Amino acid sequence: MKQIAKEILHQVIKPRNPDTHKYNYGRVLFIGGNQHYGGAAIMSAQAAVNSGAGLVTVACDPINLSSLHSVVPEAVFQDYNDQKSLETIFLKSDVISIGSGLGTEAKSLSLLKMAFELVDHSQILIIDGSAFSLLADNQLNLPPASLILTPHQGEWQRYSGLQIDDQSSENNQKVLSSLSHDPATLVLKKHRTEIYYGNMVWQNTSGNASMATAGMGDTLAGMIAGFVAQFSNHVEAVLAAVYLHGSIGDKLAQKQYVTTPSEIVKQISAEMKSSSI
Ligand SMILES: NC(=O)C1=CN([C@@H]2O[C@H](COP(=O)(O)OP(=O)(O)OC[C@H]3O[C@@H](n4cnc5c(N)ncnc54)[C@H](O)[C@@H]3O)[C@@H](O)[C@H]2O)[C@@H](O)CC1
Ligand SMILES: Nc1ncnc2c1ncn2[C@@H]1O[C@H](COP(=O)(O)OP(=O)(O)O)[C@@H](O)[C@H]1O
Ligand SMILES: [Mg+2]
Repeated sequence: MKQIAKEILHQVIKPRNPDTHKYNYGRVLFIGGNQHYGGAAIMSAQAAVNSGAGLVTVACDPINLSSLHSVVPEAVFQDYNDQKSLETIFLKSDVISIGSGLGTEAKSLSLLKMAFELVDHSQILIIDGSAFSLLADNQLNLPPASLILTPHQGEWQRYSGLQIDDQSSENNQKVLSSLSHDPATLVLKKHRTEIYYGNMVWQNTSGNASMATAGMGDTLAGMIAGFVAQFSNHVEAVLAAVYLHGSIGDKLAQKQYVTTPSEIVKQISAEMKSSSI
């Protein structure tokens, strides 16, 4: 298992070409944020915007509209009940992240099915949060796309059938390779998060217990979305996002006991700047 170190940030985050515009940095769509979990979609969107995604749209329950815009006015709102408009935005997106705050009701399942039907090879699909409960309870095959799965150990247990004590590298690799035709990236979140792709396994070296705060994973999903939307090697982009998320938490934890997602998000751009030099 390889250790992820700081160098990954310099490897991935490069100065921007001056002659570019927002559509060079990716269109990201989040599908999630039901009536209870609007905060999850908002935290993801905030993280993606601050990680540099060119255009971020959030498809969520309309109850979240004003809070979304008050926290992250850069994000475009889409009512997830308006299927026609959602499909149009979906087809234009480079990266779709589904599951953070999606919930497990009938609507959540129909959105997951829609995403699996519409997504194609040219798109990156991030699967997070509630999507794993839906996958565990319903017979759905993962679709042909560049897939990035971001479960915590409890969600992976539910979906993979592997008890946490049995989540060894070998077992995780075996299950992951059986889930999809093309190799998927697995970000198995825990104290020392592991990333799997094909026969490669990396272990994160950043992050700490001050980050054990609700919304921290929704924030990571947003950072991953922002990174894969703009940096071309998507596996390296995932490694960089995971490392940066933890290292910002480590810096903050030098001076505080608890780290919140909002504080992580505020530091992303400055940390990216110093890594790009
Ligand atoms: N403000 C919000 O809107 C928030 C919404 N959230 C959303 O809430 C939904 C449910 O997420 P939950 O994470 O509560 O999922 P679950 O309730 O499905 O999973 C939590 C269970 O997994 C177990 N577990 C085992 N290993 C774990 C690990 N390493 N990290 C965390 N739990 C572990 C826990 O003990 C617990 O029993 C998701 O869609 C998520 O995105 C959460 O992110 C919290 C914040
Ligand atoms: N003790 C810890 N050490 C390092 N990282 C942690 C710790 N606790 C939580 N994290 C990180 O916080 C995130 C939690 O993700 P998740 O459980 O999905 O949160 P949520 O669903 O509430 O947003 C993961 O990236 C995880 O690695
Ligand atoms: Mg989560």
